[in-house]
Amino acid sequence: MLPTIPTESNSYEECKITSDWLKAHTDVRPVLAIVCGSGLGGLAKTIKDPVILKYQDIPNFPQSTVHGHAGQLVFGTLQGKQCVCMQGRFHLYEGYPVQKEGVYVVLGGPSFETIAECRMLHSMGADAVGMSTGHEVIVARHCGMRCFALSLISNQSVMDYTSKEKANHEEVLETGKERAAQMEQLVSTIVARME
Ligand SMILES: O=P(O)(O)O[C@@H]1C[C@H](O)[C@@H](CO)O1
Ligand SMILES: Nc1nc2[nH]cnc2c(=O)[nH]1
Repeated sequence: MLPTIPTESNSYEECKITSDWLKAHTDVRPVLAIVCGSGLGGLAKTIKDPVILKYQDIPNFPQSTVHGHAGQLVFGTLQGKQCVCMQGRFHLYEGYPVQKEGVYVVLGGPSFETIAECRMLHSMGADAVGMSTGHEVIVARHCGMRCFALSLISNQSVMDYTSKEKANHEEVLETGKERAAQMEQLVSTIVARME
């Protein structure tokens, strides 16, 4: 039987379960990750003190369906560096989505979009809409600064004329409060890892 292929990217919670499981199954903390293509999985055999984890045993992990792809992660040391090799990759042609990219549209604010505006933006390919980060990045880039921006998706755009929902600042603040600890953790981890 063919494995189930996810059509959507995993949520943060699902990825965390995967990551916790992996950390509990190996002490290796890779500084390098190598994806081995068809017939190139041999590199993983040169890894010292390998810890081999099969994709099928890893929670929320996709499955390799291509002949010649072993379908396992090999953690260990390569040339003295802690690394992980993917023996088997995931392809668009197997039905796996490419990394989900979204289009962030920035508007002037301070009002939220009308239903008509949300529909128009959606039909133009927008996935998220904001009124701050885009402007900030434009100014920062103009000043020559390198930028990395994170935007928390805090509320759903209302697209339905029969809906009683309305985007509002209270909901934005509420979501911000709910996710504050994760955002703080994420930002401080990024800062700690910056060269
Ligand atoms: O952090 P920002 O200011 O982008 O958060 C959003 C944009 C508006 O200021 C406000 C709308 O509720 O929240
Ligand atoms: N433009 C816009 N900015 C936001 N910031 C947070 N939520 C929203 C929203 O729904 N629209």
